[in-house]
Formats: sequence, structure tokens, C-alpha cells
Amino acid sequence: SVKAVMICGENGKFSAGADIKGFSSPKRRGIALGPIVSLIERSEKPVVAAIEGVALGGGLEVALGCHYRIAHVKARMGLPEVTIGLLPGAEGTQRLPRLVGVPAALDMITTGKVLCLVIPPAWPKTHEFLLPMYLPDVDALFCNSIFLPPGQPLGPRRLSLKPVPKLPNMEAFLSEALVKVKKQAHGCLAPELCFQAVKAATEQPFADGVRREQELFNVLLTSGQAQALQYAFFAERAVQKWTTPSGASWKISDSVSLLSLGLGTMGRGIVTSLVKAKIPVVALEQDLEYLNMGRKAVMFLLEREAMKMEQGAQTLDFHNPARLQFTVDFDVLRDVDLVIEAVFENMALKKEIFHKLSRICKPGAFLCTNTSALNINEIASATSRPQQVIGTHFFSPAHVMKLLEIIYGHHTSPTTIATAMQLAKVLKKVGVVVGNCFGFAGNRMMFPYAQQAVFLLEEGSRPEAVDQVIEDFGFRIGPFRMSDLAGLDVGTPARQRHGHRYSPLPDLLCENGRFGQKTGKGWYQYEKAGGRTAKPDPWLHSFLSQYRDTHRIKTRFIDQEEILERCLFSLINEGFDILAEGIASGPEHLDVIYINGYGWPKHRGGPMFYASTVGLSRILAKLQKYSEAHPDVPGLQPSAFLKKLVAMGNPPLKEWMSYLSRPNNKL
Ligand SMILES: CC(C)(COP(=O)(O)OP(=O)(O)OC[C@H]1O[C@@H](n2cnc3c(N)ncnc32)[C@H](O)[C@@H]1OP(=O)(O)O)[C@@H](O)C(=O)NCCC(=O)NCCSC(=O)/C=C/CCCCCCCCCCCCC(=O)O
Repeated sequence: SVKAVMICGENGKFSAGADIKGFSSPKRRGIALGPIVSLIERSEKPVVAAIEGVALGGGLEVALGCHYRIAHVKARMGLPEVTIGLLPGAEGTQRLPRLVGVPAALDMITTGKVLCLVIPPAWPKTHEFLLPMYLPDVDALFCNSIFLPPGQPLGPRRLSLKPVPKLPNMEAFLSEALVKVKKQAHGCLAPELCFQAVKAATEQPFADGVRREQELFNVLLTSGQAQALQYAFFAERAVQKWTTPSGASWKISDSVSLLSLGLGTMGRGIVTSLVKAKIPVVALEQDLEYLNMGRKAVMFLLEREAMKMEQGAQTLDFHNPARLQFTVDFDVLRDVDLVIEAVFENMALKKEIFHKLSRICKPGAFLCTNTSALNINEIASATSRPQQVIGTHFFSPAHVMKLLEIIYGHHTSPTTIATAMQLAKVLKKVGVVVGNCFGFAGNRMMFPYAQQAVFLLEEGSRPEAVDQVIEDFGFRIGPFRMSDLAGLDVGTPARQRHGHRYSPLPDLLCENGRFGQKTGKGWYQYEKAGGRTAKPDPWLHSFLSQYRDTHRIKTRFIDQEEILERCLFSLINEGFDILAEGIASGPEHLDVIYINGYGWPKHRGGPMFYASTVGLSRILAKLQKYSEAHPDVPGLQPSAFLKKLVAMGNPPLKEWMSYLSRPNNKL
């Protein structure tokens, strides 16, 4: 008596796909969703997927096995398996190209993008893939009347029986697409294997394509990269759940007003991200000239952001003074609930400003300082309310980068920390709470990495060799290309001394007018000042050999393994010290910081996860070897915490913090 079957989800969601935790559980291995999808498709009764909320991964693959799909206007659909190191392994790589064509399917499957519906006004009522409607209206009657005229055969509705739509230039299209996929993958396997699976759909019958999909899926499942990406998925969510022991909270609502002080590069990005998050913001500068320059730059950024959005400027509403105001009048400070100061990295200037803020702002106002290394306690000491002072380290460009490092000082109150976390959330950033020390967590780990890179040049390597190794590992940009991009005159840590070996190379380059891209010369040469294409520079090579001669350093060949290990293991080593000092609450926090703020390749799971995959004993042995060979080089002496973990038999990452005898955060 059943006429048709409708599959829907509960609580406004169709399905987020397979339980990601299941992929690493031995119990789940061998259970396949594909045969279930096939079974649905073979059904003699029409099956309709009614999609509301999300239909992702295995969830969307179930919908692809149905004979009809209808969707709520606000539905979001995608095959995000690639982002967790897999491919759509329930026959999705074979059905989707048959439904939407190869270009659209390749784009969805290799990027994992999640699509919202953009519904043209004249959308036909019964579209092949999507139909705007409200789910309460979906009932058997609806299914019968719209989709199922009596006697209509189901054969043409079964995607597996359809041919993949042909392209006149399929071969050329696929080779171009492969080049693009490889370029964007930075060493991550999943996008290329997703590509191979879709390609199989264009070359083989459905059943053979499914077999190929399974082979490729199994390669990914056991690749290690899938594990790293799935670890990163859960780490990101866990870190954002960090709460203060007192459970303090604060809400940022429409009635809350924020003020951003300083309209330099960081201030402009911060204002832009506040406007994007629809938070009313006042932008304050100390004089009209800087204000006007800043206003122009912010408006330019906002116009560009608006163009990327569906309803553009209307949605951002940034011409509305209730949303965004520019002023030089410090009196506006009296009414705001939260201030983000983003002036130059200069302690005296910051203290002067915080003294002023503390005098003018209302008693309840929170005072955030955007700094990448300065001491939060010292800044707070200039105020009469150190409990309301907190560090908010934005990453440049602030309206693009996802990380917000949140630094609490000695006196910062739990409510202030909760407020900064809430700020990260409304800005759609990943907020990570860390303790106060020079460089906090992220930059402090970056210092030894950058130092090693320069020492390697002194000893015989070249910028292009070091960058190549780091980029092959998966970073988007190596340390020297990064230094040229940021500018060599922007404080590099390699110039610290503290009684250890110090390399003057960055200073010497600056003395030669080589500040990086902006002067057309740095560690590389560029086509012109401001140019972007880095070319190895014979001048630099001969400068390096003269430098070695002057300092009687014997040039030696440095292999790729040593480059990688000295740069990365010294960074990881610092991470262990940071954990031991209670600056970060756990290894996941450092991993999330590195993935979201420093371009660490996600498929390597973050530096601490990577350390756990390499093996702590190996990292310790290598650090010992390098520190013995270079006793004067800082950053290579193994951390006591690393040694302890190795002595305790290499426990898994999630147990590391239990080996610390004192509480792991200072709250
Ligand atoms: C968009 C989201 C879904 C939601 O985003 P948001 O609202 O911002 O909330 P979050 O904080 O992100 O998430 C809330 C909590 O939910 C957890 N979560 C979310 N998705 C998953 C998931 N897929 N698996 C496990 N947990 C998930 C998240 O961790 C949060 O938890 P907590 O509060 O922190 O504790 C967004 O979350 C999102 O994008 N999620 C990821 C979606 C995704 O990647 N989907 C693809 C998954 S892979 C897949 O589907 C592959 C399928 C092909 C192979 C299938 C083979 C599997 C075998 C199936 C067997 C079937 C037979 C059954 C037999 C049996 O059961 O025994």
C-alpha cells in the first residue's frame, strides 16, 4: 500500500554525513554506505529526499540515491569529505557528475565547498536538483501531485543509469582542472584523489567507477592525512569551547558598541571585520589626516568585501553612521562597551593610550590591546582597571585571517576573557586563549623557526633551498619569502641575543637597502619595488659566501632533512616549553593557532600533532644531535617536558598534559 517514501532529517537538519569519529574506530571499518544508497535507488517505490538545513557528505550521497530531491530555500549542501582527508565514498563521486555535470561536480568534490541556494525569481517549480519550498508543506499528497504522475517509470530517475554529460573538450578540461587541483593542494592528497574518482566517472561505467572510488577511498583512509585533518576538525571545535572555570560569559549584541582605535594596517582590518560581523563600530584616530587615510582604506576594503557577498553593500550597510562612524573625538570613548586598541607596537605609546582610556571610558568598558608580543601586564598597569584589560592578537590581514590569539594578564578577569572569546565568535574567528609571555604562543614558537632558517644560510644553505623544503612540507610560503613579504625591517626574532648565537644577516641586508618586496630586493630579487615574483639573487649568494669567509665559517652542504628538522623541531621544542609553563592549555591549542594563523599545512594536523606522528623519541634524538653539533645555537636544547614525555614512554597526545604536575593554566 506504500505509494512513495520520503527521507528527511530531524530538528531542521537533513544530515551532516557520517560520524567523523567513526573513521578512526576499528568497529566502523568495513561498514559501507554506498550499497545502502544503491538499495534506495533500486527501490520500486519512488523515494524523495526532503532536504532542510544541511545535507553534507554521506547525507547528500543518500539524497543522490533518491529519485527526487527537494530542498528548503535555506538548505546548504556539499561534499566536504576532502576537508577531512577523504572523498565521497558512498558512490557520490559517480552520481554527482551524472546530475550536475563534470565541471560543477569536480568543483564541489575537490574543494568541499558548501553551497547555499541562490534562487532565481523565475525558477521552474519542478527543477531537477533543487526546489525552493517550505518543508511543512511536504507531504505525501505534495509528492504525489508534483513528482509522481501515475505510472511514470522510475528508470530515468536513477542517476546511476544516466550517462555523464559530455563536454566537447573533456580531455583538455580535465588536464587543466588537474593542474589547478594540484596547485591548490600544497601536498594534501585528498583533492587529487577526489579528482581521480570523478575522472573515473567520465571514463568507466558506473559499477567500475564505484570500484575505483572505493580503492581511492581506502588509500585516503589509511594515508595518515585523513587522521590529521579529522584531528584538526575536532581540535578547532574543542579549543573554542574553552570556558573559564567560573563559567563567566558576556554577550555581544546589536546594542553593544565597539570602538577601534588606530587606523593603520591592523586597525583597518579590524574595523572591516567588525562591520562584516554587523557590530556597530566607531573608528577613532588621533588626527584628521590619519583618519581620512584610514577611512579611505576601510571603505575600499568594505567595497571589496561587499562585492564578494550575495546582496553586497546593502547587507553590510557600512554607509549607515549607526553601523560605522569615523572620528577624532576622544569623547566618544565615554559611551562604548569595548575598545580594541591597534596603534603601533610601542610600549610607551600603548601605556599612554591605556592611561587615557582608563580615565575616559565608562567603568564597565573592556579594554583590548592588539599586540603580537608586548607584555599585557605592563600595558594593564597604566590603567586603574587591569581586570578589564586583555590582549587580542589579530593576524594580518585582520578581516581575512581566522585566528584571534587572546592573551590574559595577571589581573584579567574571567568575564573579560569570556568577552574576548565571544568577540572571536561573532567575528567568525577561531579564538584561542593563551597566557602572557614574550610573543605569546604563536610568535614565541615562530622565533626559533626563523632563527634556524637564518643560521642555515650562515652554514651554507640558500634562501631558495630553505623555502623549497618548507613549501614542499606544505606551508604556503617559506620563511624567506615571508620575510621579504612582511619587510625585513619588521622586527625579526633572529636578532635576539641573550648570550646565544645571533645572526646579523637580516640587519646586514637592511643596511644594504634590501627590505624585501617593497624595495624590490631582500632575500630574493624582484622585478621592481613592490614586485611579487621572487627570483634567486646572485648578489645574495656572493654576499653569503663573503660573509662566511669573513667569519671563517666553512660552507657545508645542508640536506633537506636537516633543513626541515632544524626549522620544525625547534618550533615544536618551544611548544613543549610553552605547554610546561602553562602558557597554552593543551597541544590542540597550539595546533589550532598554527593552522589558522601561521599557514601550517592542515593535513599535517598542526606542529604538536605532527610531533606525535613523527614520534617524540625521534624528535628528542634529533634535537640532541643538532644541539651537540651546534652548542651555541639557541632553540635546539631539548625541552625538559619533551624529555619527560619520552621517559614516560611516549604517551598519546591527549594524555600529555596529565604529565604536568601543576595546573595547566593560571586562572
Ligand atoms: C555544518 C556542521 C554540520 C554544523 O556546524 P555548526 O552548526 O557550526 O556546529 P559545529 O560546532 O561545527 O558542530 C556541532 C557538533 O557536531 C559535531 N559534528 C558535526 N558534524 C559531525 C560529523 N559529521 N561527525 C561527527 N561529529 C560532527 C561537532 O564536532 C560538534 O560537536 P561538539 O559539540 O563539539 O561535541 C559542521 O559541523 C560540519 O561541517 N560538519 C562536518 C560535516 C562533514 O564533514 N561531513 C562529511 C562527513 S564524511 C562522510 O559523510 C562520508 C561518507 C561516505 C562514507 C560513509 C561510510 C560510513 C559508514 C556509514 C554506515 C551506515 C550504516 C549505519 C550502521 C551503524 O550506524 O552502525
